[in-house]
Formats: sequence, C-alpha cells, structure tokens
Amino acid sequence: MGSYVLGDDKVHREDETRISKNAWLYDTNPVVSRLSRRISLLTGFKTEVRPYNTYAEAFQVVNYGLGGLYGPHLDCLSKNGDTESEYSQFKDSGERVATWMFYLSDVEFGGATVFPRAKARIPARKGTAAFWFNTFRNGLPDSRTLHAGCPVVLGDKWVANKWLRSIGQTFIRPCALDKNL
Ligand SMILES: O=C(O)CCC(=O)C(=O)O
Ligand SMILES: [Fe+2]
Repeated sequence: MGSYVLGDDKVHREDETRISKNAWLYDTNPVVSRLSRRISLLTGFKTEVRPYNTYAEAFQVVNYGLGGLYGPHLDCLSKNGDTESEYSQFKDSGERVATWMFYLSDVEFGGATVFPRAKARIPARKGTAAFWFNTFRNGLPDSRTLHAGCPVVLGDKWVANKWLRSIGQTFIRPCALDKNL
C-alpha cells in the first residue's frame, strides 16, 4: 500500500480533448520499481522519483473506456506552461525530455497512438512500449512529437506513461546549441 495514488479519481473532461481516468504508481511497489529499472537500463536515463528535482515522474496509468481518447498534444510542459503548477513542476525538474509509454492492454478496435506530423501509428498491443524524445538537443519542444490517443471503439485501453525529466540527465542526452545535433 502507499504505492499508488488515485489521480483526481474523476473522468477528465476538461476540454473535451481527453476522456480517461488515471492513477499514479510509485516505485515503492517492487513490480513497479522493476519496470522503472528496466526503462533506465534500456534508455540510459535515471528513473528515480524524488520530491524535488526528480529524474522521472511516477508511472501515470491511464484507462480509456468506450469512446475514451486523448486529442493531439505535446507531452512537454513548457509549450503550455502557463499555469502555476505546471511552471513550478517545470522549474524544479526541467522538461519532459522523453516519454516511455507501456501498452498494458490490447484494444479490440481503435485506441492506436498516432503522430500526425511524424506520420506514425502505434497500435495498442499488450506488452509493447513506445519511446520518443520530446525535445530537441537544445532543450526546446519538438513539435513533430505531436501525438494523440485515438478513440476506443471496442474494448478498453490501459497505458502507463513514464516521463523522463531533463534536470540531472545532461550527461545522458547532452545538450547542444544546434537543435538537430
Ligand atoms: O493513450 C495514448 O495512446 C497516448 C497517451 C498520451 O499521449 C499521454 O498520456 O500523454
Ligand atoms: Fe502524450
């Protein structure tokens, strides 16, 4: 116990771009912590979750029911970092330099993740994962990472996000003046 926190325990319908429920899973659970460790081993990023200057966020587990979706967005905090809480999150731990997303379920129909600018589509398949960098080498958001969770038409969908933060990870993914380096 104590290893998970129910997010807002409500369905998100703030702006009609996200219909889902979520909860946060912490590494105090041994299975969760093994998954974090694997992400660290595979990507090189540190995944330790700390109250300040965290290297990563806890797992955000997301469930979409029938009709659940997530409209096109960037995972970066700075692109819309105009709310107080997003700004303070950003200041302490830096940008969401990369996203690791586990697919925890199959979806009978619908529910793929699409990257319309990068022209990529990732079907929701249990046991698979997606990984991408959200920023350029210069630390600015890469708008080509725009992505969306397509509507679930049949079945339901579970994913788990692990956001890797930039502060303290400079030697893992060195920054550069040229955004394309
Ligand atoms: O559910 C998906 O396919 C995408 C989820 C996502 O982009 C997010 O939670 O930030
Ligand atoms: Fe996202």
